[in-house]
Amino acid sequence: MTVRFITKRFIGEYDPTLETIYRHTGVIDGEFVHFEILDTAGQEEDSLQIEEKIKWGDSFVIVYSVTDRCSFDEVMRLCFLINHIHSANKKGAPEHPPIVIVGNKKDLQFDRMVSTDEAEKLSKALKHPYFEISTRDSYEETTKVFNTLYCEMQRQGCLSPATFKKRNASKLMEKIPKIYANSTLIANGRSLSFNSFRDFIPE
Ligand SMILES: Nc1nc2c(ncn2[C@@H]2O[C@H](COP(=O)(O)OP(=O)(O)OP(=O)(O)O)[C@@H](O)[C@H]2O)c(=O)[nH]1
Repeated sequence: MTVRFITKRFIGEYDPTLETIYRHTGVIDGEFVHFEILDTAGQEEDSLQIEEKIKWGDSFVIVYSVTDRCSFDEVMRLCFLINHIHSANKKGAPEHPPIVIVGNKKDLQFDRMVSTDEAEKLSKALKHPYFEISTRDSYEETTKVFNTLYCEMQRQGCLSPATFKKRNASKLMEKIPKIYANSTLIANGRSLSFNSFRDFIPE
């Protein structure tokens, strides 16, 4: 989903263990917006690692697959974890960071295990925007998710300088490879003009 957002292309083949921070500049309502997106692989070895990654983020997209009930069951737990960790950590920022819930793979209607109705009820109860999308079929739907997240950040005042936080350069976060998606001069010598994630293996 992140790669679709920043490259406009759907790359079906990839390494699911890949964890990357993508730096990407987009345009929203005529303004340049710099995104820094940690695309997690969900392979955290312990709860401290999850906590560190959650602390790093200012806002969150929680993605499940409509074809996978277990991934949907994780949504509520992740929301609580994010809210808990951020309310314990921040001063001057809203108590709960912006979160958008996304049900992906809606094109796989015959494999669906989670109904739209059920997901909408959960998102209403948790008070977070909800989108059902197909990353495979629609670039626009993917963009809408990130644009909504940005608007939520604006609405909650998360983009004012007073709420900017100094990120701790932790060993864990430093180890995650970084990709500069818009730059032709890329720090590690790679660009995002790849056809498959096989072309693109981080150190
Ligand atoms: N049919 C379909 N397949 C998709 C869609 N989005 C992703 N996929 C496929 O689903 C797999 C996982 O895609 P990712 O976008 O990497 O999602 P992820 O959250 O990293 O998934 P996991 O690795 O399973 O945790 C890949 O094989 C993709 O090709 C979609 O909208 N429709």
